[in-house]
Amino acid sequence: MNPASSDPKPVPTLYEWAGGMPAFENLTAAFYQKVLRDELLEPIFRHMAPSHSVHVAHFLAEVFGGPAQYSAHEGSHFQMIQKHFSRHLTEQHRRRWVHLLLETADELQLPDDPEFRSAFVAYLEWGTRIAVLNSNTTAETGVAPDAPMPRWGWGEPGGPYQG
Ligand code: HEM
Repeated sequence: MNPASSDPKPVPTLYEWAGGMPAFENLTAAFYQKVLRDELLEPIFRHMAPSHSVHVAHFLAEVFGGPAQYSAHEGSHFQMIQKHFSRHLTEQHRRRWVHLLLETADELQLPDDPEFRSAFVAYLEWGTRIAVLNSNTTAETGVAPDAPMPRWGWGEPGGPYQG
C-alpha cells in the first residue's frame, strides 16, 4: 500500500475552493451589474465608484482566506465599515443583496457543495447584518478603528468533502 494515499488531503481555504481571485472578481462584477438593474438596490448603488466591485471582491477574498490585498492596499475593515455609515439600509435591502449575490454565485457556478455554501452563506448573513447595523449609525459607533479584518473558515463541517 502506498502510504501517501492514506494521507489526509490538506484542507483548502474557502478562497482556494471558490476558485481564487478571478472567481471573486467575476462574482462581484456580475453581481453589481445585477444590482444596477434591481429597482430596490439601484438607487443605493447608483453612484458607486468604478473600483467598488473589485474592492468588494478583494475584501471577500481576504475574509475567506485569500491574500491581504484589500487591507494592505485598498482599505481596512474600519474603512469598509465607514462606507456603510448613514446609508440607512433596511432588512429588505439586505435580503435582496444576499439573494442577488447567491443567484450570481449559482449562475457563475461557484462550488455548490453543502460544506462550501454553508460557510459562504454564514459569512454573508453575518457581514450583511453588520452592514445594516453600521448603516443606521452616523458617527463613531464603538467599532474600534483598528478592528481586524474578519476571517472566515469552514465552520462545523470542517472542510470540503474530498472523497
Ligand atoms: C458581507 C457584506 C458586505 C461587504 C463585505 C461589503 C463590502 C463593502 C466594501 C469593501 C465597500 C467599499 C468599496 C470601495 O472601497 O469602493 C462597501 C461600500 C458600500 N456598501 Fe457594502 N458590503 C457588504 C454589504 C452591503 C449591503 C448589504 C449593502 C446594501 C444593501 C451595502 C452597501 C454599500 C454601499 C452603498 C457602499 C458605498 C458605495 C459607494 O461608494 O457609493 N453593502 N461595501
